[in-house]
Amino acid sequence: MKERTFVALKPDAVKRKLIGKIIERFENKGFEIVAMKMIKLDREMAEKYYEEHKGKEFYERLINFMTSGRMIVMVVEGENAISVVRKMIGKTNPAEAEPGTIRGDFALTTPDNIIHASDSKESAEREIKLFFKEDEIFDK
Ligand SMILES: Nc1ncnc2c1ncn2[C@@H]1O[C@H](COP(=O)(O)OP(=O)(O)OP(=O)(O)O)[C@@H](O)[C@H]1O
Repeated sequence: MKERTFVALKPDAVKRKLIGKIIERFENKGFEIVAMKMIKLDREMAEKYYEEHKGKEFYERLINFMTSGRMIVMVVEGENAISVVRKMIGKTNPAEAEPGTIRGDFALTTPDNIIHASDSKESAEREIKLFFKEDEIFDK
């Protein structure tokens, strides 16, 4: 089933100049990038985005990291995009992510684990809406 997922290249990916290498993997796999832009999260947006982690031991570090620099956000489209992209990015903790996955190949620690991708249809819809207006997403 053709579907859309939301992907963010986190501040460490931009700082380390990995944007091209990561996008290349999605294009090589056969996905279409139907929306993309550069953003910088402010504290309010980061807190809204990571609401579920409020109160956790790593929350402050996570918010500081996510607001530390610019990011790339995109909408990736293709067959089973949500589950396939999650597989391609690898486990949340890069030390446990398999080699061959994006986190397995490019990261070693959290919260600076390079990339985020939606983990369900509901979160994909929510996250795409949070970052893109309808007319910023292109079908053709
Ligand atoms: N134990 C931890 N210590 C530090 N940072 C963490 C830890 N666990 C998660 N994080 C950070 O919070 C983010 C969100 O965690 P979550 O458990 O939702 O994982 P995820 O769904 O793989 O991540 P993301 O939402 O970024 O794709 C992680 O990607 C990572 O940057």
